[in-house]
Amino acid sequence: MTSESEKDKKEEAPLIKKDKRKQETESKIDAPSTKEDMQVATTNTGNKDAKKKRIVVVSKKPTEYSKSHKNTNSQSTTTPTQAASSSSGKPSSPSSSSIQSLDRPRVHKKAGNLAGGSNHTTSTYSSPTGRTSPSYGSGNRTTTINSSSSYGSRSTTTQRYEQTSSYANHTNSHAPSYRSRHEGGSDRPQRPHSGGGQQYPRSSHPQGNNSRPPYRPHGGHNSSGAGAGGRTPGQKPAMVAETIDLTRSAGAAKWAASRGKKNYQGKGQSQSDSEKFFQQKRKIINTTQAVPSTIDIMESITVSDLAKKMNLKASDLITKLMSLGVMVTINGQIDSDTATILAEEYKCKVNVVSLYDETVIETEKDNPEDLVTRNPIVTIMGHVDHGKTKTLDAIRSADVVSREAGGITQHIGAYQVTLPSGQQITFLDTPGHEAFSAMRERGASVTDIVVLVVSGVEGVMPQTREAIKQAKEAAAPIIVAVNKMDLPDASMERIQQQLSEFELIPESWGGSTIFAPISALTGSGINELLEVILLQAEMMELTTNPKCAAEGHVIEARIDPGRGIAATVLLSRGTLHVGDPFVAGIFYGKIRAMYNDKGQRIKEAYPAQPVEITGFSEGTPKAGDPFQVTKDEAMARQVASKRQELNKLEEAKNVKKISLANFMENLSTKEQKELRLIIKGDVQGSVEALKQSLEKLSNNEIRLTVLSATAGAIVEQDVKSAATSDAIIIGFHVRPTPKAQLLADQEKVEIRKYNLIYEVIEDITLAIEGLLTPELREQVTGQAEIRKVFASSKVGNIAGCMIISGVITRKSRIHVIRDSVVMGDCTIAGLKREKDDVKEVREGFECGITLQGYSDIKMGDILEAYDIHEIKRRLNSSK
Ligand SMILES: Nc1nc2c(ncn2[C@@H]2O[C@H](COP(=O)(O)OP(=O)(O)OP(=O)(O)O)[C@@H](O)[C@H]2O)c(=O)[nH]1
Repeated sequence: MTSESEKDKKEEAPLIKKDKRKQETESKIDAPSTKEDMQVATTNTGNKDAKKKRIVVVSKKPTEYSKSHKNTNSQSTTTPTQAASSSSGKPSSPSSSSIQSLDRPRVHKKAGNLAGGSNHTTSTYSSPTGRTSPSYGSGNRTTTINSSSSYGSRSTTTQRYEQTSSYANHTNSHAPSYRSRHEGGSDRPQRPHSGGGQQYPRSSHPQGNNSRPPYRPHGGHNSSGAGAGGRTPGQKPAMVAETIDLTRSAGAAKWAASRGKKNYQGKGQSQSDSEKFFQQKRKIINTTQAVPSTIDIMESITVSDLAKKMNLKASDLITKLMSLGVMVTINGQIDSDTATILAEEYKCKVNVVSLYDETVIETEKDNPEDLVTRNPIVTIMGHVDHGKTKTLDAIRSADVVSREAGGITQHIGAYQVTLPSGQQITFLDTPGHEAFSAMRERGASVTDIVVLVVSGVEGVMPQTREAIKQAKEAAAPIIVAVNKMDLPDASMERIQQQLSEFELIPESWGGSTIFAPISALTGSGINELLEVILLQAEMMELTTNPKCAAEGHVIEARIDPGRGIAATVLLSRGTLHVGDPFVAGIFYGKIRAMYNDKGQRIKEAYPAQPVEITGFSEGTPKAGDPFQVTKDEAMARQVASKRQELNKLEEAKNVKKISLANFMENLSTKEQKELRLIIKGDVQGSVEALKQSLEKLSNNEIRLTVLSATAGAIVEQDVKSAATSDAIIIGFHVRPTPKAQLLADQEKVEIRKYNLIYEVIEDITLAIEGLLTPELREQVTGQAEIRKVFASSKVGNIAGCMIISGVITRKSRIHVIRDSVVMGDCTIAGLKREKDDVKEVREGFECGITLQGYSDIKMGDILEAYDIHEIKRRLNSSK
């Protein structure tokens, strides 16, 4: 203990002796932070004050969350030695707190995922299969822009310590043990002990030598240097220590009062000492609400909540944010990155805590001996009308099992085809890009192989290119099915030529892409197509572990009138049983019943076997949501509730980062109009597709916001949401419940019902066009030539005109044209024929015209009459 005290003493002594100026300088220098957390590059311009610091945040991967979280804590427990070394010129991570120190207001680049996350890769949900899904993208990380960290806290603490010591010598107040724990340096001035305890002699000098031994009820470690950042979980932050200071000062005042001024001064204290004491006390009171050195926040926080956490005024934070180029109101949300930078200005470190960990279900590792070959999963893509649906139909009729079962095929979003050889292929039954990208958006790379259907007549079209791009992004191999080969104009070679530009080189040309000529109409080439799919799958060596807990993805979800919520699930591994508890996206349940793609009830489902499940306890999951079986139902419930919580946070976040630049831009341009929609449909897949199609209608002037897009009937809650957010409800293949309709009538909420997707798009397009500001066009109605100008003292110059074309009316606007140049633009003040006021004068007649507020007219000028017409704008011309 003694040696430890001495060590502490040695370490702390130089710090305490530093003069205030030096301390201030030091307080800007932080202890080195964990390297992985951040890198700080310092550019020394030569001028100490002009030292600029560049802070580069290096994000953590999700899996590193727990580790990094721990690191943050341990990092804060920088020992005084480390802290001192950083100040003594050793390479450190100086992180300035001053605004000037920031080269640019923000240092994070956004990854642009659903989570609205930053470049932290952790803001994507990483499913246990290793695929990422942004659904619960709250992020899983600790952002450590090393702000005040240990050293900054330390010097602040030291400063406070000295202030305290000067009055502590005059007081007989109680010495709180908490403070002792935090400031237990051997240089510490003497301090009265708690009532009845040992009374230390008072020293006349604030920092005078005193023989009092260090007060360390909890062992020798001096944690003052670590500040709050060094506290272990559960310990009170530095802010609390400051509060204790106040207690001490109150105690000091009491003590002074009880002793009386005379008595107080009687110990050789001067009046100025007394003033000094009260000044000290004031200072301490001022620091009572000190900014804590560490705060914990979630992914986003309102300015007012952040201000509360930091013991600051929200208005101060708003001002500071403005100086950083972020415009936000008191109740506005800022994300954790912005909060981190902001807090750094006050030497406060931000720990981003996340619910994320609690939303992850650990998965079992595969034993290599458990791995077995699995069926390939295939998606059909291609341009409109190139025959995707027809191809799927032709494939389905090639299924021997369906044929045996009398051709009954349940529509469940995916189906399995069994070939005469007994081999099976799973097809996703939602051809096209929307389903594919909806799943990809949630990180579900469900497809092993993409079959690209290209019409042998039409060739490569825009959606062909889009499909190639999407397949490549998903790293799925492409098999080209050249369709409509029954038509005379179809040419395989032309298609191969066109596709070779996209690096899809046929095998016959030395490439690796399989081209299969088919006719979905006649069925020719379909069996061969299936064979090459199997060949491709064989090359891919697709394996799975059927022995572990089941996991996979939701392909489609819907409300079944008889069975409630039903979801089609495609397992990637494990075996699913009736009665298994599960989590699908943000919802949980217990498998009540399972059906295969033929509509037959089954008790078990295997990887790559599409299966429809029921037994959801609450909401409907979305296409692409991860599906996982859990240990028990309680765990499923808990994970689902955490995910919902996280989801709500994400939704509530709605972080609007308005930079000064775009704020000004918004001021100078017309405000963007917004059309809000709530979409309800029978099947989640079509609802998603509709959402995506509608959102694409947004343009610079009008934003189309889909507030929610879910499967199920239109219920009262939908109407309430629409009423509060001023939205229109779109019902696609679904109708409102009687109660919902009643409420909609009361609340004047519009519910539009549709059965065809193009009708929805057409209607919404028209609605958007109605919101577009009409274009104003001038239309010339007539021209008059000025033959003579009459000066009138009453009305100014009168133009004696001949109407040379069209008609001029009293309400016409006039361009005054001289030598083909428009000299003026005005209205008509008077129009006369002879001496009579008239409403209009037609071609070939003379008239007198006086112009409103305009008299610069000459003989030979042309007065061009025109009207302004509002032209309704079409959506495609408004982009
Ligand atoms: N002659 C001929 N016509 C075909 C063939 N395959 C499809 N068609 C026709 O092409 C048209 C479009 O076929 P679909 O299967 O609906 O095309 P799709 O790509 O699914 O179209 P979308 O669903 O609108 O994207 C239909 O009239 C089909 O009958 C084919 O092999 N030969």
